[in-house]
Amino acid sequence: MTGPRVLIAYATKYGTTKEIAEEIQDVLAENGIESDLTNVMETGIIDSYDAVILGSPVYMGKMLVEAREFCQHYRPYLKNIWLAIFVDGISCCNPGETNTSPLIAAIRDMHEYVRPVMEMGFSGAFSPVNLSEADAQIADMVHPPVGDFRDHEAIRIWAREIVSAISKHREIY
Ligand SMILES: Cc1cc2nc3c(=O)[nH]c(=O)nc-3n(C[C@H](O)[C@H](O)[C@H](O)COP(=O)(O)O)c2cc1C
Repeated sequence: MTGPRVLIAYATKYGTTKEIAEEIQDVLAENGIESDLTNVMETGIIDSYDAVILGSPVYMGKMLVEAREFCQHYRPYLKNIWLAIFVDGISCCNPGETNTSPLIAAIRDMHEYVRPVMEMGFSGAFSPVNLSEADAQIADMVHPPVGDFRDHEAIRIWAREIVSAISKHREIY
């Protein structure tokens, strides 16, 4: 019996989300589930996969455009594949602010196209260094909290929940 074929597809501007995706891949591997990791812009045919984990940062309240296009473009396949989506951002990282609902709302915007079995919002990271000009202008206006707010234990816990969910999803074997 072979294991499930799992794709982890991420969108990213500055690498934070890619690193979260890599952490999830590591936990899957530690639990015997191998996966392919790719940027959504380099994704080819996905109908050979049993499960897809999609990750995107949230910018201006939305998932990155290439992640949204991934959902739209692959909608016919994603309807039939076990799907989990995570997003990351810093709206939950101001002092005293832990509410991830605005992050999850960015996933819900995609429900017209896809209905993930699992959804998660993680705290992300923000640095004013090396921003694109457009992002720097926005950051100047909103003064986002600066730092790496990622909760690696939370990421690993969610990844283990994925392992458990995929393992229970017997049809994909
Ligand atoms: C211009 C700009 C807009 C952002 N908008 C949001 C937002 O609406 N909500 C949020 O939670 N985080 C927002 N962020 C923070 C990013 O989502 C966060 O830094 C994320 O972890 C970056 O991931 P990446 O490095 O993979 O692109 C914004 C950051 C920038 C620079």
